[in-house]
Order: sequence, then C-alpha cells, then structure tokens
Amino acid sequence: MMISEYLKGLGQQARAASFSLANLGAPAKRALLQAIAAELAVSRSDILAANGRDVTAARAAGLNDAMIDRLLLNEARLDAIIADIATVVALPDPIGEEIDSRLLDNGLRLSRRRVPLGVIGVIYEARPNVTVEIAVLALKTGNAVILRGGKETIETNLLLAGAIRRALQSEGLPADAVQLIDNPDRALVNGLLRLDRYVDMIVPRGGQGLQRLCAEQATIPVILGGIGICHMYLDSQADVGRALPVIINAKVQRPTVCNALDTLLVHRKQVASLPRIGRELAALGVKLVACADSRAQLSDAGIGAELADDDSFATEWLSLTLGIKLVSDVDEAIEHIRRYSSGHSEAILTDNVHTAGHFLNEVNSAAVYVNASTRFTDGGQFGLGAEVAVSTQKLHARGPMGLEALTTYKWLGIGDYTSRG
Ligand SMILES: NC(=O)C1=CN([C@@H]2O[C@H](COP(=O)(O)OP(=O)(O)OC[C@H]3O[C@@H](n4cnc5c(N)ncnc54)[C@H](OP(=O)(O)O)[C@@H]3O)[C@@H](O)[C@H]2O)C=CC1
Ligand SMILES: N[C@@H](CCC(=O)OP(=O)(O)O)C(=O)O
Repeated sequence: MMISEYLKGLGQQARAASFSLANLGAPAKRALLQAIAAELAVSRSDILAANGRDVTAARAAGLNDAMIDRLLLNEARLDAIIADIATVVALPDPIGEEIDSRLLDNGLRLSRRRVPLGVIGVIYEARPNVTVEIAVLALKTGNAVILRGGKETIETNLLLAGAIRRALQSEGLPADAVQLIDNPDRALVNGLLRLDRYVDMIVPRGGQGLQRLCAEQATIPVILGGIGICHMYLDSQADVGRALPVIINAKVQRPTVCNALDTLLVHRKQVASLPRIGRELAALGVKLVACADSRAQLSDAGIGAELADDDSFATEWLSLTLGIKLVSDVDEAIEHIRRYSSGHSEAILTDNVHTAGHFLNEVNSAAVYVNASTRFTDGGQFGLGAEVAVSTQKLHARGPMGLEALTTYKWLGIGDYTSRG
C-alpha cells in the first residue's frame, strides 16, 4: 500500500474512533484504563519476550548502554508501568468540566466546557513506557492517538499497542482509538506531519533534527517536547554543602534525559568551592568541560577538565558531561541562560530570597526552580500521573503535559430564542 493511503487510513480510523471516545463518561474511561492494566499484565511474558528481541537487535546495531537502558523492560519496569495506570485512573477527569459560566445582560448564558482535542499524533523516542503513558493520558481525555515510537522499540510497541487495542475492544470501544505506525520508514513521519485533515495536534519528543523537520514540514499545530539544555546557578549566598547533592542529582541520577543538568554556572565568590564540586562529580564519572577561569582553578586542585568553547554551552550532553562556567553575578547567569537555554528547566541555588525572586522573574523557561533539581520536570513528579511530553514551547501547554494539556474548550451559549441586538 502507498504511504499516503496507509496514513490516510490511519487518520480516518482515528478520527472515527475519536467521535466514540469524546463523550464517554468518566466511569467508562476508568474501566477502560483498568482493562488496559489487566491486559498488559496478562500479556506480560509476550511483552518481555518482544522487548528482549528489541534489545538484542539494538545491541547488534551498536546502541550504547544508556540507550539500551532506555529501551529495556523487565518485570519491575512493567509492574511500574501498570501501577502508573492506576495513578492516572485516580486523577479527576477534566472532560466536561465547566471552566466558567456567566449570564449576559441579554439573557444568554455563556460557559466554556472542556473537551478533547480529537486526534493526537505523537512521535517519540525508543522508550516503551512512553507508549503506555501517552495512550492512557489520551484515552482518559477522550482523544484518539496515532503513535510513532523510536524504531528500536518496534517489537515491544507492537505488543503494548496490541494489548491496549484488545482492552478497547473488550470495553466495546473502537480499537483504532490507539494506532501504532508499525513501519519504521521515516517517510511515514513526514506524512504524519501533513495529515491535517485528520490529526488535530502533533507532539514530537526528540532532538533538533526532529524539531527542524516539524518546523519545516508540519501542516498541523505542533507542541514540541524539545531538547533540554538545562542550567543551574550556584549563587554567592548558597550553602555549598546542601547544594552539592542537588547538583549531583541533576547531573548524575539519569544523565540521558531531557531534564538532566547540562551547565553549572558558579558565582566567582564560590570559586574556592570548585575543587570540592569538581572532585565529587569526577568521582561519580562526570567529565567536566569548563571555561578558562574555572578550568585553571580545577587544574590547580588536580582535577582535569576540557576547555569549553561556545559550542560546549550550546550542547545538550545527554551523558555524564557537565559544562562549568564562572559568572560575576546572578544577572550574568541569567544572560547566559537566555543565550543558551532551550526553555526547558533551570534552577538557582541560593539562600537569598531576593536573588531567588529575581531569578524566578527573569528566567523564562517551562520550569524554573529555587534550591531544587531540574530532574523534577516530569509529569509523575508534578502529580500529573504521567506526561505526553515536556513542552518547551509557550503556546497551549508548557512543561510536563498531563491530562489538561490534551484538552481544549468550546464556548456554549444557551439562550431563550435570544437574538443579538
Ligand atoms: N521534552 C521532552 O518531552 C523530551 C525530549 N527528549 C529529547 O529527545 C532527544 C533524545 O531522544 P532521541 O531518541 O535521541 O531523539 P530523536 O530525535 O533522535 O528521535 C525521536 C523520534 O523522532 C524520530 N525522528 C528523529 N529525527 C527524525 C527525522 N529527521 N525524520 C523522521 N523522524 C525522526 C525518531 O525516529 P527513528 O526511530 O527513526 O530514529 C524517533 O521516533 C534529546 O534531545 C531529549 O532531550 C526526549 C524525550 C522527551
Ligand atoms: N519524564 C522523564 C524525562 C523525559 C524523558 O522521558 O526523556 P528521554 O529519556 O530522553 O526519553 C523523567 O524525568 O523521568
């Protein structure tokens, strides 16, 4: 079948399914999500076997350990995916909510009602839990979804999507509410971006290549789950002893994710703390890429660091590498962030409330923290149950996209045969 015909079919089926889901009541959607959890549990051994095949193929293709870890499922991870569905089940259903209501002087009662977007297309990395998270959030908000996961996870995704589709059928709902693009040809990604007749929103989670592709090709509104060049500023008035575990958490806990720390900006008055910071990070395997001044300081203490250039600070490391730069004050830190940030997550470490307030006001990223790790930018951590992506753009949704980000509203006007005067 031609690519365009295949995609048109997916689009038509998704659109038709979206009508069946749009007005489904909260109890029916809760039952559906529970059925998905049950179906995943029943299919456990098949899912893990399929994942084993994906992992073997990925190893043979030379994927690094971090990427294999992202792809890998095991009993515990599958249990966590199933348990996370229960969290979403327990969240309030936003669909049907009256956002506000008022009576106009002419007698017309106006309100806004929260409704599903319709059909959502998501392009994402080779991470199987994301397949379930997106499907569950989309279904809970009455949306149909077309999924295009990373090519390395195709076997696992087929099994996961299959389980979800069986659950839909068992609940008397159209299986096509969740469809997986099962062909890794990237031409299908291009085609999906142009399926404006059937798809209401595209969410691309990925790197700069994907971002550029969407900007150039998409004929559908896009909400970008973009790269995270994340910063932390260690202020002159920070308690270094308390700050260090937070810096380590942001850099080391999971270095391959978008909310991991990329650049540490250090106030010059904290220069004496650099060897301690550098030593602790190096002991954890972190490679430092430092500006000339901080590199000299580190080198005097016997800690090796590469010399940073402009490109270093524009890099999302996605690994155990950290940029370090000395700055003269909070405003220089803010200026650096404005220049290099991708608008994802930034943090300040300080005991000065005024400096903290200034940073919060002046840094305009999706998530801005005081004395906390950038790693918190995550739907689960924010109490949203899960996330479709972490939006790095400003319109419609920002930061972790949970249930509400998959909805829109419509105006309702109830009159008494009321005409405009
Ligand atoms: N903000 C957020 O919500 C998130 C952001 N990210 C960011 O994603 C990046 C890492 O993930 P990674 O897997 O490497 O991302 P990639 O951008 O390489 O891949 C993500 C998805 O996009 C597809 N894709 C990428 N480029 C193209 C292209 N030119 N044409 C068609 N399809 C394309 C991939 O397909 P294929 O399978 O063929 O490679 C894959 O399905 C990091 O920058 C990270 O910060 C990751 C997760 C969440
Ligand atoms: N939600 C994630 C971060 C986003 C994510 O999934 O990133 P990636 O590992 O690049 O697919 C977390 O902090 O756990």
